[in-house]
Amino acid sequence: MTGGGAWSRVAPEGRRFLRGHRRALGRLAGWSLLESAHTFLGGYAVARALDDGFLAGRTAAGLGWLAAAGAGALLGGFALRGVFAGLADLVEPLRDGLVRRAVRQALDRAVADPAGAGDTGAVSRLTQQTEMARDSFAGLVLTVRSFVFTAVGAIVGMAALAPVLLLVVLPPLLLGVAAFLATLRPLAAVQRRSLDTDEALADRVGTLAEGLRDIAACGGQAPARARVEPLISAQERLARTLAGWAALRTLALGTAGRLPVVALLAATPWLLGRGITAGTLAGGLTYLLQSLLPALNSLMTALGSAGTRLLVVLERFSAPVAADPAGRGTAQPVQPPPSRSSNGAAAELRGVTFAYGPGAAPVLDGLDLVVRPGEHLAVVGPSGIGKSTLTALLAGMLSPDAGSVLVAGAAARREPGEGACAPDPRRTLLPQQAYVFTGTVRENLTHLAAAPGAPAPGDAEVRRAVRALGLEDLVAGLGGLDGEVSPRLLSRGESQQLALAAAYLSPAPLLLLDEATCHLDPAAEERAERALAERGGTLVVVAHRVSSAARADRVLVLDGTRAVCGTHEELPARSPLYRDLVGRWSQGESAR
Ligand SMILES: Nc1ncnc2c1ncn2[C@@H]1O[C@H](COP(=O)(O)OP(=O)(O)OP(=O)(O)O)[C@@H](O)[C@H]1O
Repeated sequence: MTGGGAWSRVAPEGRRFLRGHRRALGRLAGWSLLESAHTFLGGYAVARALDDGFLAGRTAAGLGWLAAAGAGALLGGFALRGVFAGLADLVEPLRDGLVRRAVRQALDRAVADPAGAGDTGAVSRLTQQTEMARDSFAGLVLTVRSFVFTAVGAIVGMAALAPVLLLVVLPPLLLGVAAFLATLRPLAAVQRRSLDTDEALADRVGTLAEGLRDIAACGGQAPARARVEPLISAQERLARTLAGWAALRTLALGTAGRLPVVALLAATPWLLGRGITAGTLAGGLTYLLQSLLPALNSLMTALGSAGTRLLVVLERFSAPVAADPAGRGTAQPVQPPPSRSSNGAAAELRGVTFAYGPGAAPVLDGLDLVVRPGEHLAVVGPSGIGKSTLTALLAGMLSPDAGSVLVAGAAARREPGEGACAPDPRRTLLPQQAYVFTGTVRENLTHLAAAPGAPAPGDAEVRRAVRALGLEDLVAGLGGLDGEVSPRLLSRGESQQLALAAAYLSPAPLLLLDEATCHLDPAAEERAERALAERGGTLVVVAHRVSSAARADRVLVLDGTRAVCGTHEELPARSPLYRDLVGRWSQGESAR
């Protein structure tokens, strides 16, 4: 999402809010007009005090004009008191509205995803973010209003003294302001991404912290680190970009704030030659130094900090309910390398029995299976039969109670002391919930390729993966390989497609897909599976459609604790369950 996108989402609601509070705005404008009068008097009185008073030898008249300027300052103070009183009528309704919105969003999310972890951002929106919005909005109203009415007073004053002053002062002033305004949107976009990353990081660290004991006990430090490191580097990169834009903004501020004064001083001989008096020059300088430039400085500071912050926070309140608010999906990072010799099979289960707990019935019982190198194996079976358990055993996340699980000839699960923390390039597991993170498209596609010793895939290779999976439009829509990915703005299918492309680029010879294509339509699923099968290496797919099983070289049917393995063609004769599945699928196909 760009700053422009955020602006177009927030602007209509902002206009509606301001239209609904016309009276409060009118009151503020009324008080602010007094500030214009104060500004006007400031420069004008100085000019008159010099020209008609002190320089003309009429000291009393000069003092009189200065007293008028002093009275103007009192008027300004009085006006400010009224402004603050009126400000609350505008700011408090905004805060109340945001609190109502935050509660509604949290309820919507809870209804949309009752099984999910809830809306983890709601507390932040209800407390910190509403207060941020209120303070930023109040600061912004104060400074924008002050700048507008001060500028009116100063410009009218200069025009009244000598219009030629405007010719000298306005061009550098407008140039600086325009340069400053041009930095606002990109700055807002970066700040938004930074906030996104910050929230995702907090969420991810929070999730990991809950399981710290288990992570340490299972030797899962490396995968845990791999889940947070991309976010930390993304945050680092965003901080650098933010600093770059801030430097540009400072340059613009310098141009708008200092150049008009320099221009006026440099043009003094020319102005004096055109009959401009010393008093008029002093008046012009007073407008610049005492009114316009301080107001401009406050405006730019407020727009650059409070303005972009306000835009970012408001955009969060107007965001639709995200399917996966925190991008909580996980891909298991690759595990440590094999240390024993291979027996030729890509993966093998020998008499594997596994139960979740000592008293529980086994999910797998004496299962034998050999997955050949380069084979495409589909695993099917009813819900809860043990398909994910099988992939978790192959991924080394679980240990069998009896028998052994081998990947590339070595135990799938390495024990502590076997380099538990080192990455294992043998396999990559893609679960149903796709892992995408705030970062560039390139980072999302290549993070599984970061195994030690494996060269990072170049852009040509990444583009080949994008083409192989048919993701050209998705990647183009995200802004190309350098485009930023916001997990919450992706559909589940799009997240899965990015995760599949990452798996495609992973150097692991064994890919385990546990319903990793379930949010894709059949055509996209077919394209992804074919691409992954043709990528080389071995592919084990937990299939949720028979069409997916039909594409595989062999199909493993899990049925109770029995398992039958064969080709799609021969299985109906051997497995009643598979016959049923194929029968129902064929009926569905012919009904189309
Ligand atoms: N962490 C766990 N603790 C206890 N039981 C579990 C755990 N994970 C899975 N089970 C149980 O083990 C059995 C097999 O689960 P598994 O997730 O492997 O099935 P599945 O075939 O992948 O199901 P689905 O198709 O619905 O994803 C189920 O009865 C499930 O309830």
